Amino acid sequence: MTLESGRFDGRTYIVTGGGSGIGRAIAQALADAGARVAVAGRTAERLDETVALIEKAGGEALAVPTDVRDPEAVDALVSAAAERFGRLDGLVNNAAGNFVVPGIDLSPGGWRAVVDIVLNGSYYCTRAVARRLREQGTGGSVLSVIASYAWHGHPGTVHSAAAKAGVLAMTRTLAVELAPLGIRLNCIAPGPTETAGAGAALWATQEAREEVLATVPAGRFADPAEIANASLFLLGDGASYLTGECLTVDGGQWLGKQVYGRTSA
Ligand SMILES: CCCCC/C=C/C(=O)SCCNC(=O)CCNC(=O)[C@H](O)C(C)(C)COP(=O)(O)OP(=O)(O)OC[C@H]1O[C@@H](n2cnc3c(N)ncnc32)[C@H](O)[C@@H]1OP(=O)(O)O
Ligand SMILES: NC(=O)C1=CN([C@@H]2O[C@H](COP(=O)(O)OP(=O)(O)OC[C@H]3O[C@@H](n4cnc5c(N)ncnc54)[C@H](OP(=O)(O)O)[C@@H]3O)[C@@H](O)[C@H]2O)C=CC1
Repeated sequence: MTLESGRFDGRTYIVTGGGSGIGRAIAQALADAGARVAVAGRTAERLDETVALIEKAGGEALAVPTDVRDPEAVDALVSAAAERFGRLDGLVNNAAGNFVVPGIDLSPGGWRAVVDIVLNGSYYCTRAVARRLREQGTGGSVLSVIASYAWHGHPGTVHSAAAKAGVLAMTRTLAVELAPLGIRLNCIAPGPTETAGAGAALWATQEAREEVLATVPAGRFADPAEIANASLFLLGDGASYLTGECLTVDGGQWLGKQVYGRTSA
């Protein structure tokens, strides 16, 4: 199952939140396509597991424990990846935090935690990687994992919706600024995807899972590999003239609001 993503032989990508879920699936897919991958996140053991999976499959990977909220740690991550693999070709901003709480009850600390990880972390990583690419004089590509509530909003996740909207605006802005350097930036907006992190944060009970499923016209959760497959298309040469865009991969969820009750087949 591949889109027109091409091979990634000899290229190097950083994947934040690469120790679990969608980030791990993207890291594995990149490695399967020939890339070297540096995975970053706060929990070293999870990153080590991703590296072990990639190496077992014959790929090359590096674990760099990093909190993306710390700009100095992010600079060190970029240096570590470039030093180990000799060059950089891109970045996947995938790290995130989330929990459901009415905005009126959210504490300043809760707002800051999510906005710092999702928006500030994505900016620090993008800035550090773009500087490295400019230094190399090579161009490259950045993919940020957002969610469709970046544009339609979503009650219960005001911190995440606002932060993802910020990442979309960052992507569109920097796509224009960095195009002359050959750096492309795009977003992907997955629909509900079967991962332990999202399950715990957003649909922890069977009832909540069923409520979510009822909103998806395709009638199922995405597999992380389906998000990874579309991510490789956006990162790779098949998308060489595509920048500042967002690809929604959600089984029709956000378009599927039905005013007259269920009218689907
Ligand atoms: C179509 C479907 C769309 C879905 C789109 C998006 C999905 C996802 O993003 S799934 C990703 C889910 N994965 C995770 O959330 C994993 C990482 N998460 C975390 O690490 C934590 O949940 C974190 C975001 C809270 C950050 O951890 P940490 O920095 O350790 O933060 P603290 O535990 O110290 O808490 C900081 C701050 O946040 C308040 N808080 C934490 N949890 C909740 C909660 N469930 N409800 C309300 N408030 C919460 C906590 O109280 C702290 O605030 P202060 O007390 O004001 O300091
Ligand atoms: N699953 C879904 O239904 C959807 C997911 N998404 C997006 O997909 C992406 C992946 O989510 P998913 O795989 O489901 O969830 P996970 O919880 O598995 O992934 C989140 C990752 O982010 C890492 N992370 C969290 N905070 C930090 C931090 N401060 N610094 C570095 N890394 C951090 C976590 O690792 P650690 O805790 O070890 O740091 C974890 O590996 C996220 O951007 C999410 O918003 C979007 C739409 C739907």
